[in-house]
Parts: sequence; structure tokens; C-alpha cells
Amino acid sequence: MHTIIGGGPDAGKSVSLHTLIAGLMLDPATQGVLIDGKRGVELACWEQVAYGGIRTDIDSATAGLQWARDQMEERYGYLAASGARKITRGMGYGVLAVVIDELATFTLHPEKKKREAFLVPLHELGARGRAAAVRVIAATQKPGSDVVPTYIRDLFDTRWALRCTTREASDTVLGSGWATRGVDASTIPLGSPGVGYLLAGSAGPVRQKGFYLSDRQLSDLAAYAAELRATTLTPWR
Ligand SMILES: Nc1ncnc2c1ncn2[C@@H]1O[C@H](COP(=O)(O)OP(=O)(O)OP(=O)(O)O)[C@@H](O)[C@H]1O
Repeated sequence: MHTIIGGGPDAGKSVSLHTLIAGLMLDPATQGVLIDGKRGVELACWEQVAYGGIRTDIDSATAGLQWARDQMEERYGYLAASGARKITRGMGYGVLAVVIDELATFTLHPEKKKREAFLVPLHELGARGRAAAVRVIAATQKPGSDVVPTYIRDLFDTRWALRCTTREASDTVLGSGWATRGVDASTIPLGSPGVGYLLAGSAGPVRQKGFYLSDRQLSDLAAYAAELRATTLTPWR
């Protein structure tokens, strides 16, 4: 499953992202590439457990994606050699998580070459990552095709629409047609951070409120995740 989180300012995207990161990184077998388009201010607490630290500029973000892509290829090599179709627990690999806060920072980068270099491995991870236990999770204020290319947006099968500023933006996150069927994240009242519609699997979107973790709780969880990594023998160390 790859997840996109969309919503207007203060909708609760970063907090939602943190809860997903916490869930992933508390398993010491998870490897995480963490990319922060908000200059590192959001994801900083996960610095110790992120592969190569928190990546804030497009060059290091792209290098992180390329590293994850190489890991994915290695996993495909293992699958080919073992005759299995997908990575499962017990094969010696954990989840490889690629998390991006404010995706638009990179997809709208002014240098076309750098933008493209970022999008190529991101697309490969999204398109071929599932069988290799790669999970791409991205948050963005503006998920429209002028910001996130449609061929990238379509790779996300789990969609989480927090409060959006327009009906169109809500449909962009969830997939077109949901607003006319009464599922419209622009109707979520202002001042309800974390409330949104989650579309996962074949059932329709479910209205729910994301879990809240304070900065203190997050830094405690991040420290615990780091400690687990230091004391647990993982397949890749
Ligand atoms: N699930 C939640 N429950 C309660 N408060 C929340 C929740 N999620 C977020 N908040 C609060 O709402 C505010 C905005 O949250 P957050 O920074 O995650 O929003 P955002 O969508 O990332 O904002 P922006 O895009 O403007 O940076 C913060 O003060 C945060 O503490």
C-alpha cells in the first residue's frame, strides 16, 4: 500500500504522517528514507532512525530515493532467485518506508533536471515497490496535477483527505466522483485537525479522526525507536 495524505493548511497532515512513521519505525526491521519538504522542521525528531538522516534538499532527497530503488532491486533479485512472488516476513527483509512531507517542494522544484531526477526513482518505487515491501507515503497541501504529476498520484492506493479548501481538491485526493456521492473533505469544519476521509481497499472512504501525538510523545517514541535499533539484531545489520 502506498499512501497519499492531502489537505489544506493546518488540516493535520504532518501529525498524521508522524503517526504512520511511528507505527513503521517502532519495528526495528523497518528501514526508512525520510524526506522533509518543510526544511526539516517537521520530521527532525526521526533523524536518528532515518537512513542518511532527514533529507531536506532535492539532491539528498533524490539520493535517498535512488538508494531505496537499489534496495528494491536487490529484493527483486532475491525473489527471482528464490522463486517467491513477494517479500514476506521471515525472508530477512523489513518494510522499506519512503516518507515525504510536502511533496510539492520537490515536484515544483525550479530546476527541471533535478525535478525529473527526483520523479524517476519515486515513480519506480511506487510502480514496482509493493512486492518488495516498499511503502511510499507522501503528504501535500496541493495534490492537483499541476503540482503532483498524475502518473505519480495514481500510484497511491490509500488516500487520506483531511480538510480540503475546495470540493475539487477533495476529489483530487480521493479520486474523482466521491464529492458528488457526498464524500467531500471540504465540508469538514475549520478547526478540526486530523479529521478526514480515509480510502483504503475496496470499501468506500471512512470518516475518521487521526490519532494525535504531541511533540513530547513523538520525541519519546523516536528515542525508543532508536534504542530498539541499537539493541535489536535486524536482518540488515
Ligand atoms: N489528530 C489531531 N488531533 C488534534 N490536533 C491535531 C491533530 N492533528 C493536528 N493537530 C494540530 O493541528 C495543527 C496543525 O497540524 P499539522 O501541522 O499536522 O497540519 P498540516 O496540515 O501539516 O499544516 P501545514 O500544511 O499548514 O503545515 C497543529 O497545531 C497540531 O497540533
